[in-house]
Order: sequence, then structure tokens, then C-alpha cells
Amino acid sequence: MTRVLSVASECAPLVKTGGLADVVGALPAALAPEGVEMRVMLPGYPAVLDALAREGTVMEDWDLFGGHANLIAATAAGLSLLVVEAPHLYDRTGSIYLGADGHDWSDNPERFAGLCWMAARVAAEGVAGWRPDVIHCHDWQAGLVPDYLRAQGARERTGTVLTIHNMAFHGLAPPTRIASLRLDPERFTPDGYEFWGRISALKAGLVGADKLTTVSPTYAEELLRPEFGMGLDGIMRERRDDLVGILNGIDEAVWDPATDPAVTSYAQPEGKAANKAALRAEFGLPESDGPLCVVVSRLTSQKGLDLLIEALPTLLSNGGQLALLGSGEGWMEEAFRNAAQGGQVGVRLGYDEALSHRMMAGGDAILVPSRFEPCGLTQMYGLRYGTIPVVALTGGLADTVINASPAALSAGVATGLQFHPVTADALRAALAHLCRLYADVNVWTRMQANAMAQPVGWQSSAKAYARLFQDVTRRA
Ligand SMILES: Nc1ncnc2c1ncn2[C@@H]1O[C@H](COP(=O)(O)OP(=O)(O)O[C@H]2O[C@H](CO)[C@@H](O)[C@H](O)[C@H]2O)[C@@H](O)[C@H]1O
Repeated sequence: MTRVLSVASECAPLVKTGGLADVVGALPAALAPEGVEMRVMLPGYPAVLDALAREGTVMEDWDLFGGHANLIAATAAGLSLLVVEAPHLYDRTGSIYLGADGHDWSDNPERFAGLCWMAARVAAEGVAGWRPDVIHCHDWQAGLVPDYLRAQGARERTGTVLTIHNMAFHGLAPPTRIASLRLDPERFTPDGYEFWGRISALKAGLVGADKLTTVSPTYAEELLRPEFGMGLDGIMRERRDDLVGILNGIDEAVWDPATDPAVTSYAQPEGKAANKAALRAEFGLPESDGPLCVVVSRLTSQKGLDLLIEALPTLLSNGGQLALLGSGEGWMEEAFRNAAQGGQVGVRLGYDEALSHRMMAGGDAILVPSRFEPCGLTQMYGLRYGTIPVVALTGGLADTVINASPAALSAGVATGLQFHPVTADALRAALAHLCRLYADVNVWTRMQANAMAQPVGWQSSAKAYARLFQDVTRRA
């Protein structure tokens, strides 16, 4: 049995802003059959504290970056948790990352340093007879764990794995905070946690963890290149022997078209027509002969939805429609609101988990035109629900979709469409192709069946994580 402490800033279903939460929430159950006992360490945001069945306080800290903290052992939603209850860091209303002004909380470096410090203490001291063999760090918010393990004398006995869900966020802080963040000033170098004159929590993790993973094999290769490395590709090349891409899975119990309570008609794809009619009604869209496309996404430049705004006329002129659920950059929200004026586009701005299920069930196709995508989950939900993914050829989108090329179509194995380069023109061509494929009932039915048969669960990836955790475990 390998004991692993998973350290993250979000975890579904307790607190979620994106795909990170889904993966952190799914891994413990996926790994249990592989002999991994995983506990999840989370910040004590109000939503998390409200959801807990508390077992007790297992550790106290009198000065966790500016205030008192309790470490609470608890369970919630089938997860075994250690929650850092530190009101001065986490008791805030609104977003877990942003203040009301839309900017990062100015003390985000300390807020997530607090999480890392407590994780290192758990490794150094143990809690209630439990001590992790390995700490699994997720993104920059857990990047300081290796440094703090060293500071607390637990580096030698604790294995560390850092998973990169998104290389775009570095967790930067000015060097004036080296002391207050309890970092070793001698490691403020290009080989350490320094990044262009600033502290980078992500870089600290990239140089400090025993092994690095990211969430798809293709993104692991892309990270070695300047176009995708976000200034850290040099480090990634240095560490390429310790880097592995392990494809995300989805929670097949939560995303199950046969039992999904959000869905009007369970039998997929035969039930698609009823689900689509319900979805059209919900979005105020009329009947149409073309495919109903859906998007469920953060509206940021990563996701490439500005390309969709440009390419939309091609979809609509071919009889297609769009239903979009998302929130993010104001100008993009505005552009989609405007597009909705024409009557063939429906837009919901905001975050709505249940609606996202109805969209997978009722859509004919899901569009994911990302400029970069470490893995992507929504195209996998789409596959499971017979909702054909139209994706950019990048990252995990390249690894999870079999493009409807002439060869794949004649072999009868296609599950979706991929376009390259990631431009509005290439997306236009893909949308026109989608409409042609949709018009051919035999081809379309075959693609739906292929999509629904494609494995998208955690089985093989759970084995890969379990092996990796074993590799970094230091046993006497
Ligand atoms: N308005 C809305 N309402 C309801 N649900 C919404 C929503 N907007 C987004 N979601 C949900 O949030 C999740 C987004 O996950 P993704 O993996 O697609 O991207 P994200 O960039 O957040 O994750 C990062 O981490 C994950 C996990 O490793 C990688 O797959 C990904 O490539 C990387 O960018 C999905 O579950 C989606 O359904």
C-alpha cells in the first residue's frame, strides 16, 4: 500500500473552477484498486468547511503565514481529506483565486504557501499515525512542497510528484517576499525557484519534485518546445527523463448517459433526439436540419473561442446551431451575446454543472478549438454521450479523438474531427466538414457508436500513476 497525500487548490465536488478539480476529486477512487491510499489536502474555503464530516483537529499551527491554523481530518463526498482551516487565508467570499476587482488576491503566494507548508508538516510529523510516502502536488499552488520538505527535514524520506495541469499559471511573487515565504535565499537562482527576477512557485516544483507529470502524452512533448513551454521549456528539456504524460480520465459514474439524472431520455444515442429537443427549447433555438453544436468552457484565449466567433457564420450558413455555456473575458462574453441576436445561437453566461450535462446529452457535436490544451475533459464527456468532438489538434485533444480522415472513415474508426493549424480558417473548414458528415446518417451513426465505445475512464492511467508513486517511494 502506497500512502499518497494529494495537495491541490480545488477538488470536485467540493470546490471547482475547472478541470483540475475533476482530476483531483477522481484520483483517490481510481487509485484505490491499485493499492494507493490517497488523502487530499485542501484549503479551508467556506464551501469546503461547510461540506465536511469532521473527524477532528490533527495539527495546529500558530503562525501559518500570518495567523492561526487548524488541520482538520474529515470526509466529504467519499473523499478522505485534510483541510487547512486558516480564516486569515481562506475565509473570503467570491472566487477562490480572485478578489471582487477581478484580480488575484494579493496574498495568493502566502495563501497557497500555507497549504504547502502544512503538507510538508504532515510528511515530517505524521498525523494520527498516518504519514505519506509520497506527496502528489498539483500545479503552482502546490509547487513549494519540495522546498518546504527540505526546510522541515523530510525531503529525504518523502517522494514528490508534480502534475502540470496548466503551464500558463506560474504563481509569481516579488523577491521581497523570499523571507516571508520562508524560502531559502540561496535557491533564488536560475537552477532554483527564480524566474526572470521573481519567485515562481511552479518553477520551484518543476526543479524540486522527483518526477513530473502532465495530463496527456502530446502535451508532455509540447512542453519541451518554446511555443508551449511558457518560458519554462528549458527546464522541461533538462527534466525530460523525469517527465511523463498520463492521460486524464473522466468519472464514468458522474458522466454516464445511461443513468445521468440531468438527462431527459437515457437511451443514447437513440434518446439524443428527445434530449436535443429539450436543449433547443431551453436555449430558445428553433428546429434545424443541421447539427446542434455545444460549447462548455471558460472563455479565455487558451480555449480559442475567439476563433469560433470568427468561424460561426460558416456553421450557421450550413444549417448548424450553437448553444454555449461559459464565462470569462468580458469582450468574448459580449461577442457571443451579440451572436445570439441572430436566433441560431443560444448563450448562457455563468457556471452551471447540471446544464453542462444536459448539453452533452442534447448536443450533436462539442466544439473545443483550444490554442493549447493539456488534456481537456469536455471532449471526453462528448465522446461518452455520442456528442462528436470537433477539436484543435493539440495536447490531449490530439490524444483522445480519432479524426474523420478519409482513411479513418473508410476503416470505420473515426470518433470526431481535428483541425490544424489552430486558426479561424481551419476551424471553418472543420465546421463545414462536420455539417457534411452530419448529413450522412450512416457515417454519423457509425461515428457516434465509435465515440461511445472509446474508453475514457481512469483504468490505465490509474495504473500509470500507481507505478510512478511506487517508483518515488523511499522505503527502508
Ligand atoms: N460554465 C461552465 N459551467 C459548468 N461547467 C463548466 C463551465 N466551464 C467549464 N466547466 C467544466 O470545467 C471543466 C473544464 O475542464 P477542462 O479540462 O476542459 O479545462 P481546464 O482548462 O479548466 O483544465 C485544466 O486542467 C485539466 C485537468 O488536468 C486539463 O484537462 C485541461 O486541459 C487544463 O487546461 C469541465 O468539467 C467543464 O465541464
